[in-house]
Amino acid sequence: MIDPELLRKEPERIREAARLKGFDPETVDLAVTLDRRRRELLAVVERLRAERNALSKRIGSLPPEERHAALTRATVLKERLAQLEPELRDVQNRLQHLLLCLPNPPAPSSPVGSSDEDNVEIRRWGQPPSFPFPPRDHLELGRLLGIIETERAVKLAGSRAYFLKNEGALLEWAVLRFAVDLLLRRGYTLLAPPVLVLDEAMTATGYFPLGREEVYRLERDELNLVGTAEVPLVAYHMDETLEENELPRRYCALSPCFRREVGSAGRDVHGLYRVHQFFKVEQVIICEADPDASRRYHEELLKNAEDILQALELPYRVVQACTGDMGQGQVLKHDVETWMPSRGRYGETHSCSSFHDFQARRARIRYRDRNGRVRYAYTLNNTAVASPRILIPLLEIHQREDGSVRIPEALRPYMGGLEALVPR
Ligand SMILES: Nc1ncnc2c1ncn2[C@@H]1O[C@H](COS(=O)(=O)NC(=O)[C@@H](N)CO)[C@@H](O)[C@H]1O
Repeated sequence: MIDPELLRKEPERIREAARLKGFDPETVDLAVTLDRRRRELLAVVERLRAERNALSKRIGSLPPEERHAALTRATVLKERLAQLEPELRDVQNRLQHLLLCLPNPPAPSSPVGSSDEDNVEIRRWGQPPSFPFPPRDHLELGRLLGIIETERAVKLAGSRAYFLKNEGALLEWAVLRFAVDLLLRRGYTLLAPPVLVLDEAMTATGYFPLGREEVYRLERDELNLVGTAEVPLVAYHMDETLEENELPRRYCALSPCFRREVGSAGRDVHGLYRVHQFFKVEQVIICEADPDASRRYHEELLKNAEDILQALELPYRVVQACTGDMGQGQVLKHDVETWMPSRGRYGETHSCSSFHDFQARRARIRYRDRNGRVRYAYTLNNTAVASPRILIPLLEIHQREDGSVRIPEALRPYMGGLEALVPR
């Protein structure tokens, strides 16, 4: 959530953020109007309450000839408050909902644009392979190797469903465990999180109210399946005040992720690129409210992802997200895109985001700084690895003419020493 003080003092900055991120600037004007109305109403209500309280204290000791007038005034005050207090509550509720919907201003370094076409390439690593034979896509390889099935999955689970089989499942677990082990070596605390969470956790992280459409919600139970472990990892410290010397907190989690993908209906329906249920190793950092420190942690999260891709020997590039592709709360966002031969281009496999205090204000995550001042923390997150999407480059790039797939050195210890997947 943006800082209500910022809306009050510099509404133009929030209007600019709305224009840059493709949000409706009207909502900013409405929030400014509601905030002004709230302050007016609050001033009147507080004055009337003060008078009513003072009067009720005095009324007992008033001489009889003054009592009637006092009682009349008390009745007037009661009626005015009975009229104004519900209006104040209504204005406060409408303002609170609007504040949850306003966009966070992007870092000035963010390229201005409206879609991922306007993202800007920062760096590349590795050389996309040129095959001396007609390369197969991951579904053909999956069928040949007996490790991916979709027909039976769709039969029992509907669109975008899949089975991994035998070494296919083992390869997914190997990649996920490799990522977790790298983060453990780098001092991240591993959590195995709840993925069925309350609305409050979704709101605390910014996935509600605006992202509600993408979420599988169990209405009867008022619980939500998370689309990412970012939600339980950030909400872990919801409503807590940490000490500055406890920061930064570094968390990672391997979790299932569930997404309705209504925004992408009809896109990427072939293959494993966009599915409703997948696994991801997530990394989250909660740090002090310092933009320079936040930028350093952003680079750390990116490096973790790049080190994983380099160990898997997968060529990739890093792009900086443009303002229209960043999302409501992000101040800074980089995507890592890995070469996908069957698509003939790089495909997003990681997304690294800095929020400054946007999430911490919603989640009420604070810390006491060295001067004893209590402030909202900053939060950041990045993908470490997500499967089955990562299996697309992993299978397609390391394939050989006979349909076998070389297993990168880094994964062999997790595959019982297996050096390649071979057609059954
Ligand atoms: N529908 C999907 N199917 C398969 N993989 C997905 C899907 N949605 C996201 N992913 C994978 O998960 C990664 C992170 O998703 S994200 O929405 O971009 N970002 C997050 O979830 C952040 N919490 C950082 O992980 C994506 O880069 C992609 O690799």
